[in-house]
Amino acid sequence: MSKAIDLVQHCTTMEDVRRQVNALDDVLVPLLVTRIGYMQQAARIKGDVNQVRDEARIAAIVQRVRERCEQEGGQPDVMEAVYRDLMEACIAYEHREFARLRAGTSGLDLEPSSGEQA
Ligand SMILES: C=C(O[C@@H]1C=C(C(=O)O)C=C[C@H]1O)C(=O)O
Repeated sequence: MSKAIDLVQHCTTMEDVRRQVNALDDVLVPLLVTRIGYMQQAARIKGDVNQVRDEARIAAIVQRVRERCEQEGGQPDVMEAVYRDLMEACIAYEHREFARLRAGTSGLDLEPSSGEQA
């Protein structure tokens, strides 16, 4: 089975490098938008603010993405750093959503916000 690392094209100029990176970002950004969208769901479903940060889940994701990264010929330490930063941003967003969904009410107005399907 081919590995993701084998898809890296040989480049001779920085224009080549940046064209390839931009093309990958065009794929990555929509995927990240969808992943981050699930934080709204988590904020709605979790019953207590202390559940927003789940260290066991963070550790499981780190282990999982390190293994997947190795299978694809990548750099597990780099991938772990990317995912830890991504999850910190997701947790901060989830905290904002958790507060927004419960702001100024009895906690019963858990309405979807823009971008979230009801
Ligand atoms: C989405 C969750 O909330 C947080 C965000 C995570 C993520 O970005 O994947 C992982 C763990 C949680 O602290 C979750 O608990 O699964």
